[in-house]
Amino acid sequence: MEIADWRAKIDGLDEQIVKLLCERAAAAAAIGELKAKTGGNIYEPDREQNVLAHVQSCNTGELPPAQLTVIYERIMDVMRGLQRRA
Ligand SMILES: O=C(O)C(=O)C[C@]1(C(=O)O)C=C[C@@H](O)C=C1
Repeated sequence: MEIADWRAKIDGLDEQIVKLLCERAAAAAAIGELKAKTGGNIYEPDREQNVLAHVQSCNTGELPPAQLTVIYERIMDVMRGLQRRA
């Protein structure tokens, strides 16, 4: 494949990634609303460690583990921000 073909593939993958990130954000927002009602903490470090372990178990090997952790730490940071704004 040429660069243009790989870029078209990346565009298609990005469409799926953004759709899934939006679904994840909606789930995190729903959790945030429940926490607001029950007085739960937005930041749950134990759960975040479980999420990080789970995504490592899904890694098929193309992403270095440390980089996958960086990506997910950032995602969860954004999710916490959404929960604080709700
Ligand atoms: O599971 C939760 O309690 C959430 O609020 C979701 C989530 C996440 O994005 O996965 C976000 C913030 C918490 O610190 C832990 C996990």
